[in-house]
Amino acid sequence: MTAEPDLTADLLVIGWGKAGKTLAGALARQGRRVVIVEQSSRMYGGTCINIGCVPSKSLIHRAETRDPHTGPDDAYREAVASTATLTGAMRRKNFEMLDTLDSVTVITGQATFTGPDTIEIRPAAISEGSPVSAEEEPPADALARLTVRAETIVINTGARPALPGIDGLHGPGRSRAVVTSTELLSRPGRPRHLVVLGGGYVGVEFAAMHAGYGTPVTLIARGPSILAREEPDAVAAAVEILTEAGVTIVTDAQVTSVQDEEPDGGAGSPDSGGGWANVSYERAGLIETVRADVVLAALGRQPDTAVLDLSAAGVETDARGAVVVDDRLRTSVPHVYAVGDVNGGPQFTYVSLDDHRIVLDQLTGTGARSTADRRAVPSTVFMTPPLARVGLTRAEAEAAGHRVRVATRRVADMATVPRAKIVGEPRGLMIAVVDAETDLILGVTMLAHDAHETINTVALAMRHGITARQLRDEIYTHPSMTESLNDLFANLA
Ligand SMILES: Cc1cc2nc3c(=O)[nH]c(=O)nc-3n(C[C@H](O)[C@H](O)[C@H](O)COP(=O)(O)OP(=O)(O)OC[C@H]3O[C@@H](n4cnc5c(N)ncnc54)[C@H](O)[C@@H]3O)c2cc1C
Ligand SMILES: NC(=O)c1ccc[n+]([C@@H]2O[C@H](COP(=O)([O-])OP(=O)(O)OC[C@H]3O[C@@H](n4cnc5c(N)ncnc54)[C@H](O)[C@@H]3O)[C@@H](O)[C@H]2O)c1
Repeated sequence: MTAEPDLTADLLVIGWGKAGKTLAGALARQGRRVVIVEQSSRMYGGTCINIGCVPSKSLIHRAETRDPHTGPDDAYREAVASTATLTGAMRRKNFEMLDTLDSVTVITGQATFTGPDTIEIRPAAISEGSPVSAEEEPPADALARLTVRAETIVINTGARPALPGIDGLHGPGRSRAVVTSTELLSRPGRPRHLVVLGGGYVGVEFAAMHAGYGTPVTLIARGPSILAREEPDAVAAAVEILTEAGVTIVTDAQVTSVQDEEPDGGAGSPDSGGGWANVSYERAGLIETVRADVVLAALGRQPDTAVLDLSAAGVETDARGAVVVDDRLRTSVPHVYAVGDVNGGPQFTYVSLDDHRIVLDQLTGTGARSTADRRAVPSTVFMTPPLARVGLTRAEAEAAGHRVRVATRRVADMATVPRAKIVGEPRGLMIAVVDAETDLILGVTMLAHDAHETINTVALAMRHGITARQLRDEIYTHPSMTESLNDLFANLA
């Protein structure tokens, strides 16, 4: 006979991600009994507001607008402090939004499945890459366990930084200079020389951010370019901008090791890290070394399923540890769903939010909504200026069999778009790829001031079948960056 659980619920959400918290609030407001479990009191609200989008964009914004009379160390320290105030307020608000609802029970602890509809919650164990901090390590006598049974379970545990098998990145031999984005965001000290491993979103954003505070940065990418999936011309322009800002970009380089210079710590730099390290990489058959006091591992994020013991519930995972889901986000166990980064889909907050719409529709609607409904989902790399894209690159469109018309425009040449000059950011370029037969927009890339906003107009047009000619001839406010669509779509060749 199975023991009675301590708590029962209609909905159990594991992890305070974007999808799960939104779903928890929506169902609780309909009177359903909801339990939400979050492993860390520092993570109410999830990755985005605590250790992801919000703090990183706050530090980038503060770098862009920093007072030139404030020294870089002070500017950085103040930016980290005001960012912590901002995220602290958001975390409290997130906690209250659920905790004040009568039918929600918030539990702080780490969830592990004990069966298909039951979990056990324990004080969180600290492990490499986990956002749980040492201050939260449970005292030995605090190992009380709580059990919960629920009709519907939603796994929303997110992802954690991947630390591949490079010497010095993890385990007992981990260099003291190595940090994840989570650790770097909370350190008040500005690095003296930052080495970034990885040329994806986190790598480029953190390189741009730290260069913005005057820190010399070296970014090491294993491929022939950074941001490998973006339009090559836009990447070339981005590389030029990053290089001018003080980022040295090394491509085609395989990092072989990160080793502390002084095994016992050395002098290091004030509160930025634990001493100097040598980062070695192989490039064109030669081993080269670069010295850094902080080494950011930005090598992707892997679904966080390790402690869930999904096998106890019969929930299947793939080779990357992602929970396998269908297009309604159902796992291999019918009443268990997986939403957000943990299901192996695109790792964006707005995709997690859309995951919530699909599950909500399963639980309270018609069940028709699915991931197949997603079209023209845009994305932005928040460098300065931002690089945003929606849809296909030219190469992808041609590979998919489209005959294309393409416009490539430098922002500086767009005489009818004075906004960029007004704000003093005339750098960048825009590329539009259009189907020559239908005039439908296949993709747009914008490296430009406010590109993260303007791209949403293009995405909306693509989703609703608005053609390139229509966007070209629309009325936009002046002076705005959206006006660039008049110019861009008038230059298709
Ligand atoms: C530095 C950085 C910058 C980013 N910037 C952007 C951006 O600008 N725009 C954007 O759209 N996306 C950005 N992202 C990605 C975005 O943050 C994620 O895609 C998004 O937060 C994923 O949310 P989620 O719903 O999967 O869950 P998360 O928000 O990751 O929440 C998962 C929660 O589960 C908890 N948890 C894990 N295991 C357990 C367990 N066993 N028991 C209980 N709780 C558990 C975790 O502590 C965490 O709070 C960024 C990511 C990073 C790292
Ligand atoms: N602005 C945003 O929307 C935003 C910002 C930050 C992060 N994110 C999300 O978070 C995710 C994770 O970001 P990320 O930058 O860590 O991952 P990423 O997948 O964007 O980039 C990882 C980089 O590391 C490289 N890499 C991976 N394994 C390697 C290895 N063994 N050796 C050398 N290089 C290796 C890859 O080639 C790639 O360049 C992103 O994919 C994105 O979805 C979004």
